[in-house]
Amino acid sequence: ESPASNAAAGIDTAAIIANDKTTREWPSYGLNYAETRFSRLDQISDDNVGKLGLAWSYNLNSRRGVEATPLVVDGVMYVTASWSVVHALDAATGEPLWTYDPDVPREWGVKGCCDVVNRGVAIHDGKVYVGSFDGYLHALDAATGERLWKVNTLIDRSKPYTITGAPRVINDRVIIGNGGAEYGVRGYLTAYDVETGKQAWRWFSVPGNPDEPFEDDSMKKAAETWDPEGKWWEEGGGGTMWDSMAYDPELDLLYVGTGNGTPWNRLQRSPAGGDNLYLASVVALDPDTGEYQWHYQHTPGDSWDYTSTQHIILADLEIDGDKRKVLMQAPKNGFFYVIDRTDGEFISAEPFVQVNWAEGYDDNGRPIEVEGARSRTDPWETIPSPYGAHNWHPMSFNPDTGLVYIPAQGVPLVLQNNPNYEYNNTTTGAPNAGLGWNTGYFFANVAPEATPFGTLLAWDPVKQEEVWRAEYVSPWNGGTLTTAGNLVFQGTADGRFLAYDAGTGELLWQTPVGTGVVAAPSTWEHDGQQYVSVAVGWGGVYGITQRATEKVGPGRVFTFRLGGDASMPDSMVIRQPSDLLQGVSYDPDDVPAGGALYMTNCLLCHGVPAVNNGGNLPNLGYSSPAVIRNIEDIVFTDARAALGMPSFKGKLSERELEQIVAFIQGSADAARAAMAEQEKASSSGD
Ligand SMILES: O=C(O)c1cc(C(=O)O)c2c(n1)C(=O)C(=O)c1cc(C(=O)O)[nH]c1-2
Ligand SMILES: [Ca+2]
Repeated sequence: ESPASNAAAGIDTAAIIANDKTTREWPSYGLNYAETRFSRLDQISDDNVGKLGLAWSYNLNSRRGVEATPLVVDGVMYVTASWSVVHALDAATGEPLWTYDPDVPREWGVKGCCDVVNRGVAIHDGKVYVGSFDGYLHALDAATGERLWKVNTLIDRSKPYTITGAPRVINDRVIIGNGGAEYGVRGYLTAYDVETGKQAWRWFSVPGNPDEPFEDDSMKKAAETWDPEGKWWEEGGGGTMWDSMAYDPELDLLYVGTGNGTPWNRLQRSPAGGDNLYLASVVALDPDTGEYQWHYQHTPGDSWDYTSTQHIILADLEIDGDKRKVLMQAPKNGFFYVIDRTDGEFISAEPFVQVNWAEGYDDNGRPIEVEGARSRTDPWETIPSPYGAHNWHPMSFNPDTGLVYIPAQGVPLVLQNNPNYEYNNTTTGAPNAGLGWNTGYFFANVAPEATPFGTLLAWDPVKQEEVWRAEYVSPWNGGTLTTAGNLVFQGTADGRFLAYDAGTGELLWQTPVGTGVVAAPSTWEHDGQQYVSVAVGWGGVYGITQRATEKVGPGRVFTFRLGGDASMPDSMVIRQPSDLLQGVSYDPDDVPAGGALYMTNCLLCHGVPAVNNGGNLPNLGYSSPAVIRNIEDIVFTDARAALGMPSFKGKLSERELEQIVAFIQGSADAARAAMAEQEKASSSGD
């Protein structure tokens, strides 16, 4: 009998709540409804973690980002890879049980801002739910992987909506949001009946067409905080709920984090200003009806892509002598928030990294903005950048240490108001505008002052201060897991998987895993044995264009246990300086114009040629000369459609492509010259 045959039959809301007493299973994205990612399992501990070894690895056949947390129930693991493919495995052995491929049309790839990723499934009563990148919610038979039903969650399939987040199940509803606010959509969250897929409710996060009635009172209230001209409606306004949710069964409140405005630049989106509710907020809804209950807005009038879709954790903390039911969040904007989850009352907010857009928060929970932090005509560096001081990579909270473990980062970027901004126009020099990105900013060609960093922060949410940290070589490290064994687990951009002492931050164990890690680990128990699993596969918005590893493997799941002795699979070297493009003739005078066109059409997928190391999409500065010889075929036909590459026929002229090629070869030549210079300097130095 297949271990999957009866799998997941007993999983429902009561079971997820009951499991939290033992945490033997990992039945939902954040482990429990409070999304703590704190496991009570302690067989693997700070005493013995040095004996952790590989139990098995499994090849996900995935070359793009893997962001899923592996769920495990009844000895079966359910994990997703890029393009929303679901894999069910025997959790103890890694043997495949079934695979479900929703067959996302590869043309949909270009509708996503941030890689064709998926963060995992939800499980309920013998069913597995996955949201596919092209906007469907699929219900699968947990035993066989057969599809039971599929519903279209999108209100308009011509718009650039995508799904990357994991659904959550509360009672008899399965809930899913979507993304798309970089291009221009109106964000909403929808609940479906777990059995039939029939829609139960939908809540929009921003007001809609001003010529039509409001969907509910929350939209009426929100509309007062947007420019009365209704200009935002051209693009949808944004506010997409593409990742975080949490649920408090006692209060019966569903919490959801909302995204940035479209376009990013408020000057262009809502010229009269305003808070633009409910962008960049946490919102409490009635999970049964979807009715709005309250909100707290972290970034009023967001103008920096400061989403609040980042991980939400619920905990009961003692603050100033009182036990408070709190909600904790570390959104992109760089502040750590503690709010009262019963009514949204602000308790505290402190920066967990350097920030330059706000000095802090007043007692009413409003940011004190720094003069000049918004939409300037001259280039200015906003810290954090739109990559966020913390992105979707899940954090975790350990009640034993009282600490939150945050994958924090800095990815410097210089912005500049785009005065020529118009919805859907292709302003040359505006990032990926040729593909429909509409941020309302240029990425200015000015070197940022800040340096990139990636840091694991252990944060005390009561004192609102750092307790310990671990520094990494690069931003964009994995989500975290913490356990009653006094451990914190995290994978890194440079392809390692690590365990720390949760109290002190001492590094206790590490292993290479062949490629960069962005996903968060999970831990679970089977036949008396504790396992730790992590899905690896470099990608996401930062990982499309750059990486911190020299070797890569395909996306994989690694599962560890004490005494595990399986052997590590091989990975391969991707690229050396000698692979830099050479021999393409070009006119150096074409380089500047080519650079602007490159920015408009190529940058956000292919990175800066020869400067970024290349991510999970090719860096064109390392193209082979044959690719450049065939470049008209690649750019003006559907030759690469199966990989998600769109045709630029009608968007670029042959002359413009020639200028882009000049920029690519010019950049490779410049990089080669710089390396030679460096070598000369270092050899004459000794
Ligand atoms: O505005 C949106 O709708 C939206 C969606 C997504 C997504 O669905 O992945 C991301 C973002 N924004 C975003 O701003 C961002 O930094 C980001 C990173 C990632 C990722 O998976 O690495 N997704 C997203
Ligand atoms: Ca966004």
